[in-house]
Amino acid sequence: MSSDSLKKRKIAVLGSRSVGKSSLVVQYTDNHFVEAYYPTIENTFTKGINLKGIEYDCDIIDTAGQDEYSILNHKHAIGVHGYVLVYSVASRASFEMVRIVYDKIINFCGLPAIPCVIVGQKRDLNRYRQVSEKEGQDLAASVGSAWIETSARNNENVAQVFELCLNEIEKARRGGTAPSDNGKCFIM
Ligand SMILES: Nc1nc2c(ncn2[C@@H]2O[C@H](COP(=O)(O)OP(=O)(O)OP(=O)(O)O)[C@@H](O)[C@H]2O)c(=O)[nH]1
Repeated sequence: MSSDSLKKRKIAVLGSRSVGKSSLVVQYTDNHFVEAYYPTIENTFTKGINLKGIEYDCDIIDTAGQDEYSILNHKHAIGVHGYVLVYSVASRASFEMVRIVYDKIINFCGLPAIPCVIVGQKRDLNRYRQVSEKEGQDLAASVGSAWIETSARNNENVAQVFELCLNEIEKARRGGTAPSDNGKCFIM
């Protein structure tokens, strides 16, 4: 494998409908917030991310919202190095969906864990909060992932999401438990 391909990383953003996945990605890649709601089918964005002095060329896949009946699209697992799993702090149902989606990925990949950051989005809606910070942290601790709360509207902690995800990916690669670059996920 060339050193260039070693620095290419693919990140998939998953979660319930309308939790702000697209807003998070668009705020990060294009630096603006979209007030209107346009349901996503699928979009891929490219962005260079610098982590500890190393520049990574990242594809960020913004996916359609999932529900408990959605079947994990193989395109969102094969060749994907890390996951951003998003819920809205103002929606308990979307928080519960994170665990469901996480388990679907684990089952698909056949790995004990995946590089992942769990994101509590829309933290500006604090007065409508249905999920506490502690619940978010506890879920992340239970699956060994990173966790952060964000507001795409206020551009709060948005870049950190993707840096944390890249950090989780690199940690897994060093530990030899990362999903493979292509083909089905496996333990390296
Ligand atoms: N208050 C607030 N609203 C937000 C935030 N992020 C997104 N929204 C709003 O939430 C709605 C849905 O946002 P999207 O980014 O389209 O959500 P999505 O998860 O990509 O939706 P799907 O494509 O259906 O999966 C839009 O009206 C956004 O303006 C946020 O941080 N705070």
